[in-house]
Amino acid sequence: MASASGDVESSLELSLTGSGALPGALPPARSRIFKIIVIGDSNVGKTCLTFRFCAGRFPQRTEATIGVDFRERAVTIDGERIKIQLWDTAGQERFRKSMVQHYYRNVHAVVFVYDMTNIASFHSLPSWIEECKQHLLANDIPRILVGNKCDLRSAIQVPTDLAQKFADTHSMPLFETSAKNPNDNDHVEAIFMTLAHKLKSHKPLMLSQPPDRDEIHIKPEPKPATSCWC
Ligand SMILES: Nc1nc2c(ncn2[C@@H]2O[C@H](COP(=O)(O)OP(=O)(O)OP(=O)(O)O)[C@@H](O)[C@H]2O)c(=O)[nH]1
Ligand SMILES: [Mg+2]
Repeated sequence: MASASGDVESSLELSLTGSGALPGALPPARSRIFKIIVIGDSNVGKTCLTFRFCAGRFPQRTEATIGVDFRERAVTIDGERIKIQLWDTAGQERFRKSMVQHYYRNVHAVVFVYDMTNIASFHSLPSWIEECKQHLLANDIPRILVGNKCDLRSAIQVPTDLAQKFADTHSMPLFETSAKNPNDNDHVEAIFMTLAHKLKSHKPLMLSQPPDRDEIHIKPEPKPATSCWC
């Protein structure tokens, strides 16, 4: 995997307003926002993965996501300040119905997640890919496949070669990782940073787009406890 680097500046920012700015000072430059949606069956660990990347740790406990939560982290890549905005979507059909069109609007990249200890979540991947198709996602939008929970070694049901074949068929890179123990295999950090690097190099002129803040509930996240190389 290509190495990913970027300086962590801050985790979630709720507002773009410049409160506290000196009178007469120039307004801060707007940073580009990369909207990345994270999709997959319920319980595969989407909330934990996005929390790990944005808050720098594994959440103590999670509940099924209802609708969507979004988390942001500002990073600097090659001197440019970029906001990585992760849309942590609901895996349960009943909790996503009314939100699906928001997920796909102006999306820049998609992360498909399955649970390595649950073969059913792997078998659901074609239906998630189909949902993307139905929402007319452009072919050149980067997509990656993440097998989560690789820390549960004795319970693995999805062999790497099977997942790799699937990833190759759909022209996606595969990462096996753990939101809980990021020292296992690929770091969660590196996965999202690699995607951000890719977006930055592919979308040099992309404008920042504010999320649907009037429609989406924003949850604040705590700052990472440590500077984060998970
Ligand atoms: N061992 C282990 N458990 C994990 C990992 N990631 C998530 N979990 C656990 O898996 C369960 C589900 O995690 P969530 O992140 O809430 O799953 P989700 O995909 O967001 O589920 P929905 O919101 O219902 O779509 C929780 O009990 C987590 O603690 C991991 O990497 N390793
Ligand atoms: Mg969730």
